[in-house]
Amino acid sequence: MSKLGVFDLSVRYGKVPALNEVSLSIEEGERVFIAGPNGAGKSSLLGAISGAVATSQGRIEMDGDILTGQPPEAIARLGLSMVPEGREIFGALTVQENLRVGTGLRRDRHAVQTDMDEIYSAFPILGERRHAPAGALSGGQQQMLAIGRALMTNPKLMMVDEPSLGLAPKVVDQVYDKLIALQEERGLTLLIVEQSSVRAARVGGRLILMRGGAIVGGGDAADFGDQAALTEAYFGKSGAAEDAEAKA
Ligand SMILES: Nc1ncnc2c1ncn2[C@@H]1O[C@H](COP(=O)(O)OP(=O)(O)OP(=O)(O)O)[C@@H](O)[C@H]1O
Repeated sequence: MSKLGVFDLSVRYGKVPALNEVSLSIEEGERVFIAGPNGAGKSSLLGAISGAVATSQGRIEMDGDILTGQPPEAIARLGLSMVPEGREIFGALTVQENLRVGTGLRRDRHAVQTDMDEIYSAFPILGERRHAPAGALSGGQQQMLAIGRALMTNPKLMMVDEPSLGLAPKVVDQVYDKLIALQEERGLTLLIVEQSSVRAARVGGRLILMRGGAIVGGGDAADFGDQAALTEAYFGKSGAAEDAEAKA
C-alpha cells in the first residue's frame, strides 16, 4: 500500500510563499508527473513530503501515517524515498559506498548485501563499476545510481525530482525505461517532477500542473503532449497569446 494524501499544504521560506494550500491524492501504484515553470513550487512540494522542507500549514499522510513534522529518516522508514534534483551523488565515494549511504546506519549487513545485489541485477552497469568512484560515471549512470540508492530503503513510494536534468534525450529514455520496469516489478508508486510535459506524455501517467505555488490543472499526461497544450494549461488561451507576445 502506498496511498499518499496531501491536504492544504503550505510552505514558506521566510516571507517568500512557495506553496499555497496544495491538496492532492495519489493512489497505490500510480505514476504521477508534476510539471510547471521554474519557481512553481514543485521541488518544495517534494521536499515537504520527504520531510526535508518545513511546512507552515497542512497535513501529509501515507497509508494512514501522518508524515507532517516527522524527520526525513522516519519518513524514509515508513516507505517513502526521494531521488533529489541534481542527484546528489558523492563523487569521491565508490558506487557501492553511495548505495550503502542509502541504507542509513541501522540495517543488518546481510539485508544490505541482498538489497545491493538486487540493485546490481536491475542496473548491471552499477555492478560492473561498483568499486569505481561515482564521480567517474556518466550523467545517466549517476542518475541510475541515485535511483538505486533511493531503492535501498525498499520504498513503497518513490519521488524523483527532474530525472531528465542535463541528460541527452536518448539517456532520458533509458532512465525512464528503468523507472517503468522497476515500477512494474516492485509495484512502486511514482511521483516525478518533470519539466517536459512532452516527455510525461510519452511515458504516460497522470499529470499535475503547478504554477505560483498552486495546482492549476492536470489530467491524463497524454493530453499534454505538445507545448501548445501545456502553455494553454498554464496560462489559458488568451494568456498563451500574451506569453507568445511577451517572448517576441
Ligand atoms: N531555500 C529557499 N529559500 C528561499 N526561497 C526559496 C528556496 N527554495 C525555493 N525558494 C522559492 O520558492 C519558490 C518555489 O521554488 P521551488 O524550487 O519549489 O520551485 P520549482 O517549481 O521546483 O522550480 P525549479 O523548476 O526551478 O526547481 C520560488 O519562488 C523559489 O525562489
